[in-house]
Amino acid sequence: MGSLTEPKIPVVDFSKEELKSGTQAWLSTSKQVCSALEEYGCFIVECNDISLDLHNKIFDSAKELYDLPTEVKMKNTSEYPFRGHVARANFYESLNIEDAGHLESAQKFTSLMWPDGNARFCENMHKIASIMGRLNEMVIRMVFESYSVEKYSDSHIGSIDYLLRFSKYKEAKDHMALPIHSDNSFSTILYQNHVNGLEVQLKDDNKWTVYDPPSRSCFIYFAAEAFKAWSNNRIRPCVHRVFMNVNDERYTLALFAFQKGEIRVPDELVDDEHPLKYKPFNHLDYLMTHLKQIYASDKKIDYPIEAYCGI
Ligand SMILES: O=C(O)CCC(=O)C(=O)O
Ligand SMILES: [Fe+2]
Repeated sequence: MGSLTEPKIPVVDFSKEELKSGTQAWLSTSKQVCSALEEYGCFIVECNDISLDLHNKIFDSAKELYDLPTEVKMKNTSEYPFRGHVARANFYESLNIEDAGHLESAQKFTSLMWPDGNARFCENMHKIASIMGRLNEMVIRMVFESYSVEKYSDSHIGSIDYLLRFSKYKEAKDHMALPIHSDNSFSTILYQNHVNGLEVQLKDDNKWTVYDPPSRSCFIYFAAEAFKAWSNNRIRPCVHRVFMNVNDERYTLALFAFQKGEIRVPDELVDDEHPLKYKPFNHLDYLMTHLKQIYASDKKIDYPIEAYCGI
């Protein structure tokens, strides 16, 4: 007989003071992280890095950004489709900041939006991006160590190209605001205001679980398509969507991690039980091919990594 309880998004506690590489806390947290990503493709990160005051400041800054005139927001452009400034059917808008790991990118974006300066915005944005980047890098180290391939952690982390996306979902009850997809990044970490809407698929059963963060100091971590390929299918990419259920404005910040250059399955992750499933691939080429397809078809489509470099 199957279980009557529905699966829940695992919650992993990153707030322990002794969470340092090599400690018992680190090892047990790594185990939880790895099994959550293998089984569900996502988990909730509970940390104590965000006070209520910082939470409010971040989303006040996000609102201030979206309240700028459209012609100002449109100055944020990109060579990639669906980056820069994106507005869809008057209910979804996003602003994307490339190379978001560096303070200079926050400064450049801020002076593009506010030529007279906005130090508060720049500081808040850089603070949250740094917290999210640090968490992502801890997760990468934990997973690489769990698979005994920690010798690749430093070069992997050194080649991450971060994209920070501010999204705004207008009040639109009972509305599919972002269609079903898994991300084309390696991993994504997301922070939201008080309005829920993100739903994840924890199993291949078409059931949806709402992401309802237990506190303001929580993030959700998604494994994405490139993580699945790197792990030779051990890690499950998280399928998700945004369905708006309330008449309130939803703001989110997502930090997408891409790899500059080539991704290849570590030799250590190939054996009789796990024959090689992916050719080495260039992550940014995969991304560009995917985005061009979406652009051409004018709707969000899935482009699983198998279609690009599967064996
Ligand atoms: O804003 C959200 O909750 C999800 C955003 C998302 O899935 C994306 O931008 O790929
Ligand atoms: Fe997504």
